[in-house]
Amino acid sequence: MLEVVDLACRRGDRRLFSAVGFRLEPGVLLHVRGRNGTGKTTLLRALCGLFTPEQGRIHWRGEDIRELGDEYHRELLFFGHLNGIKSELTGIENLRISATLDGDGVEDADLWQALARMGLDGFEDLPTKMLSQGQKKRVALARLVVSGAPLWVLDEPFTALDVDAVALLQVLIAEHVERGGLAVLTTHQEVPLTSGQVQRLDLEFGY
Ligand SMILES: Nc1ncnc2c1ncn2[C@@H]1O[C@H](COP(=O)(O)OP(=O)(O)OP(=O)(O)O)[C@@H](O)[C@H]1O
Repeated sequence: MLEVVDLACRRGDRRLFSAVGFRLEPGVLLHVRGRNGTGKTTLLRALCGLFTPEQGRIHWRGEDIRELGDEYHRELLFFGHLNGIKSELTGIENLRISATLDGDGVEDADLWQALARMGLDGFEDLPTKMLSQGQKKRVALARLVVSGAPLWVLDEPFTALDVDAVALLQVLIAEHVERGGLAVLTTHQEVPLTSGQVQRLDLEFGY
């Protein structure tokens, strides 16, 4: 369970938001909404321990994430704006590295299968600099197929994806939530996210 209490974040001399709080139970997705610049990415980075909030507490399974450290990071998958793909490496090499860093003990056959599921059959062995933007994003998203992390934090995961890839990502998120995972995501697109339970958090200027 993820619990956020009275969170406030500041960038420079500007307060982005304050008094943000929520509890997220297994099998529930939180959709963080708000206009450009309201602080959605900042909030997601704070949830991952990548940005220090001005005030407030973030607890995972009842313990402060700062105290949990790597124990928390092993249970977390963060998918940020930058897809983290190394352009000199192939799709399969990229996925092998990210799965290893995520701590997922995945067989090589599963990695190939994950890329195939992402529609990258025949492209696995190409340096990713030879792939389109959408294909690179598909390589990055293959992490979700092999991830065993209970908490997914996804920042604008739908951008640059075509209609088929959007549908596939919707399925991956829905499967994760339906098997008891937690997800926090931002998206400006109007897409149904899961047939399971969805909570919404609206960030506003001057919150
Ligand atoms: N590295 C930074 N240094 C200083 N200020 C920053 C930095 N990154 C973001 N900001 C400020 O913080 C505010 C919130 O940014 P953030 O990326 O969290 O917004 P967002 O809601 O995710 O926006 P978008 O919908 O455009 O992705 C922005 O208005 C910006 O001015």
